[in-house]
Amino acid sequence: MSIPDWHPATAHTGISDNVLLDWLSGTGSLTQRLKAAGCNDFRVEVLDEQQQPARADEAAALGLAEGHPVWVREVLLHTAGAPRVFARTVADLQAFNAAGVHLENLGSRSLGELLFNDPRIHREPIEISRYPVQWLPADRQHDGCWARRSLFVSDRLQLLVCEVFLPGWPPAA
Ligand SMILES: C=C(O[C@@H]1C=C(C(=O)O)C=C[C@H]1O)C(=O)O
Repeated sequence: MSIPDWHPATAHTGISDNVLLDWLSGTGSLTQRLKAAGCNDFRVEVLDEQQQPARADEAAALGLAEGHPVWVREVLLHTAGAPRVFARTVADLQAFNAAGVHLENLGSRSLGELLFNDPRIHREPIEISRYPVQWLPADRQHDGCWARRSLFVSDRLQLLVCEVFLPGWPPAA
């Protein structure tokens, strides 16, 4: 059972693939970038939205105790005919309810559209790591996939968004 080893994207020396590094460290909307790469063939497949105990790495990033109840959304981002990215978003359930934000009503709309269209929300620095295979959906368990994560923060809420680049990357547009 592997665990992630999050490091600032700027400090990571283990990646020689410049295309991958560019996708991992880009601070703009991944949704927008995927749409462009896939000639606008883009969709969000929601796999799961539910309350779960925070994992240790998530709890540390969010300033919570491990096991604290968090709201989790897991999706596959499809473009150019295939799933390219697995994304897992985590937020503190109590803060979430108190803020009156209804991310649970997002459905198959992209969270990126919401996050990047709200001027009150900013993105904190990106960290990258290999992603533990056992945390990928059962039918997408590939070893050694690169992932990135960052916090999206407003005065009311913080969301931890983690994106895992699946094999077959990048899409040939
Ligand atoms: C953060 C973004 O939103 C993307 C959309 C997500 C969703 O709808 O659940 C999750 C993570 C992201 O890959 C983005 O577009 O950069």
